[in-house]
Amino acid sequence: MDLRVGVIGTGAIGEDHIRRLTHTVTGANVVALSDINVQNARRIADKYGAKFYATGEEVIAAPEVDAIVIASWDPTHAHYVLAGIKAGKFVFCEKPLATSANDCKNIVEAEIAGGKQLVQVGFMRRFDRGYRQIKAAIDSGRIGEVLMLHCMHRNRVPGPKHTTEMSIKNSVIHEIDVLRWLLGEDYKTAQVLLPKSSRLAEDGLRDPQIVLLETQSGVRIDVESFINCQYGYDVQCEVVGETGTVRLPDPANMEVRSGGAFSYEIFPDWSDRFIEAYDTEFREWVDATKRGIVAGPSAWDGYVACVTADACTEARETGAIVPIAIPRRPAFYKK
Ligand SMILES: NC(=O)C1=CN([C@@H]2O[C@H](COP(=O)(O)OP(=O)(O)OC[C@H]3O[C@@H](n4cnc5c(N)ncnc54)[C@H](O)[C@@H]3O)[C@@H](O)[C@H]2O)C=CC1
Ligand SMILES: O=C1[C@H](O)[C@H](O)[C@@H](O)[C@H](O)[C@H]1O
Repeated sequence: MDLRVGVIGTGAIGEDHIRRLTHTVTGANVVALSDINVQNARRIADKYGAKFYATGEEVIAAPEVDAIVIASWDPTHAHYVLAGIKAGKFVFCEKPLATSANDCKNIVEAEIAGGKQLVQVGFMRRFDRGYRQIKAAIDSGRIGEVLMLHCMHRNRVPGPKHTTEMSIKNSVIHEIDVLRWLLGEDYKTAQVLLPKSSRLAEDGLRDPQIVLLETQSGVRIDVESFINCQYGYDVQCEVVGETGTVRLPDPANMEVRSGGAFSYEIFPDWSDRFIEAYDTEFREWVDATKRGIVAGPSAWDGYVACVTADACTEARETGAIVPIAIPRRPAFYKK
């Protein structure tokens, strides 16, 4: 029996997920969708043979829907996740889980009260082949104890209405999650440095930013966030250990030799750069959901990421090195 999925938010990634659930991933199909952009949602409903509903709440309540994908704007996530939990349906929520640690905490408490894990968060870098290779190298001891990580997260241009705060809560939240997954430990402190801002930044936008994190065992991490780099979508990660280093491979892409020059194409955005990771993420989500379990990043992971992002925001605003108070993981969320 195919997993019958309802999608809330049919914008850029919402339609991309509908496409992959329809044409790439087996064992699922999109039966319902909703978006406040009604015209576009109806177009997509017709294109993929799904039923259009006027509200996300109706998608969640629809008897023909087994599981929900939330791909609407960040501030709407908590409301729909809580409604999905209340309806007893599995929920895939695009990152971030919510825009405040308190809303994430409410989701964790609701899931625990319901007695069953239902929520997975869209931290898709855990499903990327390159990051999984890095994790295998670390876990095997191939580079010794990890000492430092140097990361870059560059967007070619910012999304609409991008703010200084979103550079961390919406963008660097990927590194916050994937690095704690790579290292198997949480963070201890956060510091944020503000270099000279690009003259191309929107008025008032601080871009780039440098996030400095320290883990509980003393590993030091620097993450450059540059959301308006102009040249391409460029994500880098180097892990430095006692006896060696491991680096995220650049994705395979076209090499061009022309006019006496050689160039290597850089993807313009996340959709192509991580296409394989998204496909793996949804293949594994559909498989786990049909088995009645959450196997990917949990609501607890979403909560910890948001607590850490909040500390980074405080660090940027105060200039201080901010301690990160991560609560003890409830037994409900096994590692
Ligand atoms: N995992 C990843 O790498 C990525 C994750 N995302 C996340 O996916 C979400 C959507 O991002 P994009 O597709 O880039 O944005 P988008 O703006 O293209 O699409 C968002 C859609 O949500 C709709 N929407 C807003 N409020 C709504 C509501 N209350 N009910 C139903 N629909 C509503 C909008 O009309 C819009 O069509 C964001 O949370 C973003 O953080 C986005 C890009 C990559
Ligand atoms: O989730 C995403 C994308 O994956 C990009 O990496 C971010 O920079 C973007 O801001 C965010 O929406």
